[in-house]
Amino acid sequence: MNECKFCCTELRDVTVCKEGMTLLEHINLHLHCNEITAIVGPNGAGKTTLFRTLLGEMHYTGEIKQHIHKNEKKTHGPIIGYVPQHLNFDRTTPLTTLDLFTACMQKRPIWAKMNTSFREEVLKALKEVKLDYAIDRKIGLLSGGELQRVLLALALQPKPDLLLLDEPISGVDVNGQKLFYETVHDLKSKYHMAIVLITHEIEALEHICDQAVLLNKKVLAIGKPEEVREEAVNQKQLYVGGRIR
Ligand SMILES: Nc1ncnc2c1ncn2[C@@H]1O[C@H](COP(=O)(O)OP(=O)(O)OP(=O)(O)O)[C@@H](O)[C@H]1O
Repeated sequence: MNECKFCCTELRDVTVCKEGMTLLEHINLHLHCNEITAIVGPNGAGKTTLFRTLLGEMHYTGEIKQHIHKNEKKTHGPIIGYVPQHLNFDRTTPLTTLDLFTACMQKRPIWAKMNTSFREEVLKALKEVKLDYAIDRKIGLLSGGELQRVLLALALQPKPDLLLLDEPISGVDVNGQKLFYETVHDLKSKYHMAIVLITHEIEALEHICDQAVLLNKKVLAIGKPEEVREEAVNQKQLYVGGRIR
């Protein structure tokens, strides 16, 4: 595979096997900086496995190359941000959004007195996802969409080179989905990061995605989102409205 100028992460012939089963087979993929890539495919296609592989949680053969561009003087490897499908927690917890940031970002107990600059830092992070009003709200009282935006704000600390979103707004109402993806779209242009999202709703996201990948253990199609959707429908590989179309 050729080197590519704006490639952030490159998978070369990546294969993942677990318990005698092949979960991913010969994956070749470029994830570009300043682009949003949608991963689509039926249930059990290996989409989450692909993310877990990128996160270093799965053993694989082949190569995953993280490119650092010449003008970036980095002394560390690429930073990966991750937003899961949902967060499982006790909804009656008294924890606030600020407490959650404190627990995740500060190396001290959340009951210890924090300095005011940390609160300012969290406010800034929440502003980026249009959620600064929720800094002192209990996380159990946040709506599904708000909670996902809190997780997005956390995934941006520190700013990642690669941002992975695993069906981050499934079960969120239409307005919440719109707001989430508008924010993601803004982040792409602002920070030049490579964003990869898993979705079963490619039709609704085509306008913000630069490329789409149809996955079912192998890469079955790759290209413009509308072309990949068409291919997915032809190959009966895509769920539309809860059924294969
Ligand atoms: N650690 C593991 N050990 C064994 N099998 C696994 C493991 N992780 C995933 N699998 C299997 O790999 C296949 C792909 O799973 P994966 O969760 O990646 O699919 P997916 O495309 O994300 O599915 P969905 O759309 O339903 O979320 C499934 O058959 C799953 O049971």
